[in-house]
Amino acid sequence: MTKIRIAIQKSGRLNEDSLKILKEAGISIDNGKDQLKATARNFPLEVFYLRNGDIPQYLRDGVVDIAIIGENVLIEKGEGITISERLNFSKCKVSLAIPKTVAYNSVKDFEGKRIATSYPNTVKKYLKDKGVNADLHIINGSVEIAPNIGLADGICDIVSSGSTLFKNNLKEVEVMLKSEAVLAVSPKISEERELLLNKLRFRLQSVLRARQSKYVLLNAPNPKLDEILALLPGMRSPTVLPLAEEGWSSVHTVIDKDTFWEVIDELKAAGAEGILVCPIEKMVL
Ligand SMILES: Nc1ncnc2c1ncn2[C@@H]1O[C@H](COP(=O)(O)OP(=O)(O)OP(=O)(O)O)[C@@H](O)[C@H]1O
Ligand SMILES: O=P(O)(O)OC[C@H]1O[C@H](OP(=O)(O)OP(=O)(O)O)[C@H](O)[C@@H]1O
Ligand SMILES: [Mg+2]
Repeated sequence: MTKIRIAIQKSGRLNEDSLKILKEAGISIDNGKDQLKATARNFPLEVFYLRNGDIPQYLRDGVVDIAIIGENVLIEKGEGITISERLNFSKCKVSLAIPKTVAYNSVKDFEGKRIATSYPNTVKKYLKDKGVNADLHIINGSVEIAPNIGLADGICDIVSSGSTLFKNNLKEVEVMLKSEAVLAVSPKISEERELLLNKLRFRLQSVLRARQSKYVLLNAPNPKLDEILALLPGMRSPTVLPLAEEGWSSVHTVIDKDTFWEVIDELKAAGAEGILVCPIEKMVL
């Protein structure tokens, strides 16, 4: 039977969440630490554990069909590779930073300066678009140390909480791009494997939607029902059922997790009682 081949990061920031989302999509994979390849037990899928930075080349060559990878890596070296889903984890920025003590006006300040980075193509393009010429010093890790040891005037690297910059006495001065984990697709994927990709995407979308939502049940006094329903979105519209006690209804609906606390406050103010909030496992539209 044909299997779709997926690359995920062998170890590092993306590994755990990549396996987690596949698991939530109902795919069981043996996760032996030293394994480089594994076969899913209940989906026609083979998993290749690879370095994040090597994955674009494997996708381009068609050695793997799809991959979970940081969007920033695709921007750096992912020409010809398409993004099929944004996965809403491993969110970060790729930014330019300089020593805290150095004054900064604009990106023109990088003219003629040395910038240490693991993302040379991204920086080159960014600076070229701004008409700035700088010397790039390419290093593979611990980039933030470069200005402190006299290797560079500034850096371009990943920023998330900002604590690595802070610890190295640097400040972020330009955000070049924002990134998250994505499902990327090889330009060489076969039609047969594309059918498997569509099945997988359908499952991932259900998981992502569910992660973004909460199921809410509440009791509403009937005279307040219209006011309460007006506050609620829902997949189609909220479900309203009579309670055993006369004059009351039970209302069920789905709420976006980002607006959830505000809506709950409004519901309480409008007279809702006994509000239950439950996680949703899958959400199929
Ligand atoms: N601090 C961070 N916060 C959030 N996401 C991050 C952070 N650092 C990296 N990432 C994201 O996770 C991806 C993998 O980062 P990680 O540091 O684990 O691997 P790497 O060293 O870049 O790659 P390789 O697997 O080739 O060694 C990055 O490409 C980026 O998309
Ligand atoms: O803004 P922060 O939350 O501090 O995150 C940013 C840091 O995280 C990443 O490094 P990582 O810890 O993955 O180490 P690495 O350089 O060995 O990949 C990245 O290269 C930055 O150094
Ligand atoms: Mg890293």
